[in-house]
Amino acid sequence: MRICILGAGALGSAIGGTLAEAGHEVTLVNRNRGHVDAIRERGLVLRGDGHDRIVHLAAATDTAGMAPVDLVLVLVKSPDTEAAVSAARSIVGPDTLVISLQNGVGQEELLTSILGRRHVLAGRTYTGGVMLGPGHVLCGVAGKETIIGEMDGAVTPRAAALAQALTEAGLDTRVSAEIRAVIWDKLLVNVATGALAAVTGLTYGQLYQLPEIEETAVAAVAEAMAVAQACGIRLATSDPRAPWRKASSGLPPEFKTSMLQSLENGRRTEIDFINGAVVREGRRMGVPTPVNATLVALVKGVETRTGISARAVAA
Ligand SMILES: NC(=O)C1=CN([C@@H]2O[C@H](COP(=O)(O)OP(=O)(O)OC[C@H]3O[C@@H](n4cnc5c(N)ncnc54)[C@H](OP(=O)(O)O)[C@@H]3O)[C@@H](O)[C@H]2O)C=CC1
Ligand SMILES: CC(C)(CO)C(=O)C(=O)O
Repeated sequence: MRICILGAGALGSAIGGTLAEAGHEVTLVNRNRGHVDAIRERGLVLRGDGHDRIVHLAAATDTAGMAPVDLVLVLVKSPDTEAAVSAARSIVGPDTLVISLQNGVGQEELLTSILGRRHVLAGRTYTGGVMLGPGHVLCGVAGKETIIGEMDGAVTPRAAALAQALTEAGLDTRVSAEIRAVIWDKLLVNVATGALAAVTGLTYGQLYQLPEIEETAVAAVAEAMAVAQACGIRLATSDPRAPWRKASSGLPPEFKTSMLQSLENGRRTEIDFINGAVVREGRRMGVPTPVNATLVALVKGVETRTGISARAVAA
């Protein structure tokens, strides 16, 4: 398959590198020239199980001049989705599939509004990646699940064929007929650890040592579950501690959540798409969400203190 990873940072590079290793024709697109140049010069260095390995694949700072591909995986951070996808329209041919594996809610609706419904599948992933330096990522792909599905719940041949091809290439993927529930199941995992890791600056190894953090995480997840229930979403679990446990399972102790990585890199977080989405939906359904509202306030406070919000407004 010809695959473009749109926004190949921490996770996109890990997934793109894995698919390229299996023989797919992958292009990593990332606006950061340093990352792209390093990959072009030395290859992409993937760290897994404590060892580095090199994968040679194409990299570019944008999609200009690229021919249409079979698959686009959207992996920019959520605030960048609209601009990135709008600029990449030329690589979406008549049969191109576009899937967001981003966290949070609302991505598929945005992709559909830009590209039209027939190109868009939904997806979420439990794989992980950490940017270690230009051209160098920690790869948490092996053994972690990715789930895709049609927005209307139909199990189509195109979704089944794609899941099989991705699984054969090392990205363990299955099709779900209940993709809305899949999106919320993943949202619960991010509600559990994203904001708490971001405001404390703790790696998973450190975060999971503190009972106070665990209780706050479980309270935030319980609120999100009540909101999901009010929206008629059938979640995979009714135990609010399960998403907390799932968030870190299979990832190394030095792993940092993508929200913490955003703050460390001076980038806006996805708080409005994660805990913020819980607060918005809770308000709409009349379900109180004080813990999530507090986490939103804390992350926005850090964004303001570090000047991230001001830079985003100016941009
Ligand atoms: N990291 C992880 O382990 C996981 C992440 N996710 C989700 O995956 C998504 C990506 O996360 P992550 O990989 O951590 O994020 P990163 O910030 O590491 O990667 C995104 C990259 O896209 C680049 N980018 C932004 N806009 C454009 C554009 N228009 N054209 C080209 N490149 C662009 C960014 O550049 P710049 O640096 O300049 O902003 C950045 O380098 C998020 O939605 C996240 O929630 C899901 C599961 C796990
Ligand atoms: C890796 C994982 C699943 C949990 O932290 C994640 O989605 C993130 O960090 O954003």
